[in-house]
Amino acid sequence: MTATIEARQAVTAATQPVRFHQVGKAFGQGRRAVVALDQVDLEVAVGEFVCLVGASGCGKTTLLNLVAGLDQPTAGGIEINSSRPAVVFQEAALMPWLTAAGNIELPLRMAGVPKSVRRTKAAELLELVRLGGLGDKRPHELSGGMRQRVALARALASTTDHTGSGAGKPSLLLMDEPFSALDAITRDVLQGELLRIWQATGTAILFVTHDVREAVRLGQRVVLLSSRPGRVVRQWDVNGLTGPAEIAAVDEVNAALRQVISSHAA
Ligand SMILES: Nc1ncnc2c1ncn2[C@@H]1O[C@H](COP(=O)(O)OP(=O)(O)OP(=O)(O)O)[C@@H](O)[C@H]1O
Repeated sequence: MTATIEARQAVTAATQPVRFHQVGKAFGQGRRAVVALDQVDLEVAVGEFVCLVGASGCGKTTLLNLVAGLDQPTAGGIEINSSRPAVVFQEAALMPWLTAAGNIELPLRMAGVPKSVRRTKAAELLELVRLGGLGDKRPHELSGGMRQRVALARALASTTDHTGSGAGKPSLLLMDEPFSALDAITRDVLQGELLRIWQATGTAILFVTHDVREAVRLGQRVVLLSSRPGRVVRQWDVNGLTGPAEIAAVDEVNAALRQVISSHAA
């Protein structure tokens, strides 16, 4: 049986790449305001893999955008203690005129990393995502799964320590349904690859998905958001579950998700 985390003991805040305190986010003002998030308390520990699930429109992407600094909360506060968080989206969003290696090097170039270091780093990351030897391919020459591998390598390049202000801080990857546009077999392969890469790099990951099975397979912890406005309603420790325990966890989280959706619809 899975353990529901009622009150998660905070490690010291300084060790957490991201920490939300009563975060709220509203779009617009007055009666027409859309409250996307309300009183969200959430933290991710160094190297932790956290999956976020919830009904469509409950604010998952909004939450990631706040962590990424793409938007600002309208209530509460967010502490970020990581090197620059990097986002992997559903679509790889690569620069079509750059090669795979060039795309991976881009954040390093923007961080002022010298050319020879960039080259070496890009080659290492290409090996890590099992695209060694394909660095000179352009995005249109790669499959959807390969493009997502490049996007993952680029995100790792972006969030890894460099000479800039993020040096020495823990890394944080934000992933917004990164595999949902892929076919089932490719998705399964990339889930396994992501686990391998997570273990190899020790980066913390905050991963948004609609797929509870994916969340339980990948995450150490699954966090359920309520329907809009999104709040953390329940969390499960799913670390290392396999076999019947994993299946039971999927059923339990799915039942809670269905409850959240139906209570909102009522
Ligand atoms: N820029 C914006 N302006 C106005 N409303 C917005 C904006 N961005 C998001 N919203 C609203 O905030 C709510 C949360 O959106 P968000 O995209 O974060 O949900 P989500 O959980 O990621 O959805 P999905 O699972 O369908 O991708 C939605 O009602 C959405 O319409």
